[in-house]
Amino acid sequence: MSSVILTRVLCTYPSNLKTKKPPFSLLRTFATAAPVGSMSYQKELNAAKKAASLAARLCQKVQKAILQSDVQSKSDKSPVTVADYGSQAVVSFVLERELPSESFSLVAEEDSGDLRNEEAQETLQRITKLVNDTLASDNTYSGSSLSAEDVLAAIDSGKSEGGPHGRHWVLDPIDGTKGFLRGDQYAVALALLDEGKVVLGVLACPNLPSSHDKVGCLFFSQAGAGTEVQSLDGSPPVKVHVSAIENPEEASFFESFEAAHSLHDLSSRIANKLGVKAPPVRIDSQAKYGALSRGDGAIYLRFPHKGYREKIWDHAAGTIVVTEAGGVVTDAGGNPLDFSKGRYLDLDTGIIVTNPKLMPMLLKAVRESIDEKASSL
Ligand SMILES: Nc1ncnc2c1ncn2[C@@H]1O[C@H](COP(=O)(O)O)[C@@H](O)[C@H]1OP(=O)(O)O
Ligand SMILES: [Mg+2]
Ligand SMILES: [Mg+2]
Ligand SMILES: [Mg+2]
Repeated sequence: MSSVILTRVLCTYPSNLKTKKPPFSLLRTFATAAPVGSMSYQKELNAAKKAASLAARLCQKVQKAILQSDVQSKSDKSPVTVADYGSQAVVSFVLERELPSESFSLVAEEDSGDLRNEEAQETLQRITKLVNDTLASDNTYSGSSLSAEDVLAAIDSGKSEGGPHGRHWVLDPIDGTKGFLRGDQYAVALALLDEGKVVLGVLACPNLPSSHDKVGCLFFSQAGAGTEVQSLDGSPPVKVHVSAIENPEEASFFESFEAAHSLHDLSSRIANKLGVKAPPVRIDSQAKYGALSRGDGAIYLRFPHKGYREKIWDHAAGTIVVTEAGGVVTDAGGNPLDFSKGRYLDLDTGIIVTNPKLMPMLLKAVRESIDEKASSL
């Protein structure tokens, strides 16, 4: 990582959280045991970890050397980069290669539409090179070389609609593209749905400080087996747990860095009502779920502007990472998130995340604050 980016990362990840005694010291080391009394997805989890780690490697390379021509604008005005496409192609390739005997369905954010235009051919060549260089950096795939057409096809295997039946992978190849472009936080977020439920999740957060003064975390969870984190360069995993704070005055809360993504005035109203003393910690992407799963903060509040529809890939991996670490994720009405409805989440305004002790107080404060805001308009 360039020193410029590293400095910015450490600046934007609050020093009180960075230097706080890491929760790692409290935690027991990794056990590979399958979840008791439930199905094991160990093979799928291993494939997902490998896919997300390799995709993160591609993203890190691009973030160090992002070019003007690497960034395009999507029809909803959000940015997309060569790394978003490259990451999606790598994950799709690795999952299919590692799990050849399973039927493959992938619900992912990007599609190849814009890359098939005449003027995008140079960009497509750059993505193809990035994908091949990344695969070549892993011994298992050193013989694989994808053509531009293979890359387009790998991206487009993410067009599945998901739903309540069967197995579907859910991918955000870069969550927090705006953070990625700023040199800040972002995540590669990958989850597996089985019969409409999230059964495993992996969050690669290349700019999130990990233990032992390293940067880059890989969080992973399997239903019933807890959440673990290891550094992206492969240090041994440790179990994590959400904050046990019961007094909201001692809690700190996460929200989006981008004011366009979440109503900061509503979160501050809620925080005031709860008596939260610390200022909000604003970071991009599902890295917030990862940080919360290891107790860096106690609450995550997300209230998109009216009309915004939440997508399943923005919350599937983060949700299991937090719930398996002992946390609770609901919409503003207190309902669990339902990932079985296709590409979108169908929910009551907002998403809130905390530990089970704080949740009743938080829900009450959320309800009151929403009502107050509505009556003041
Ligand atoms: N107008 C918007 N409102 C809310 N979220 C958005 C909006 N536009 C994009 N997003 C998505 O919200 C998430 C970022 O949230 P955060 O603010 O917590 O980083 C990303 O998944 C981002 O997509 P993307 O995956 O393209 O970055
Ligand atoms: Mg996007
Ligand atoms: Mg996203
Ligand atoms: Mg994205």
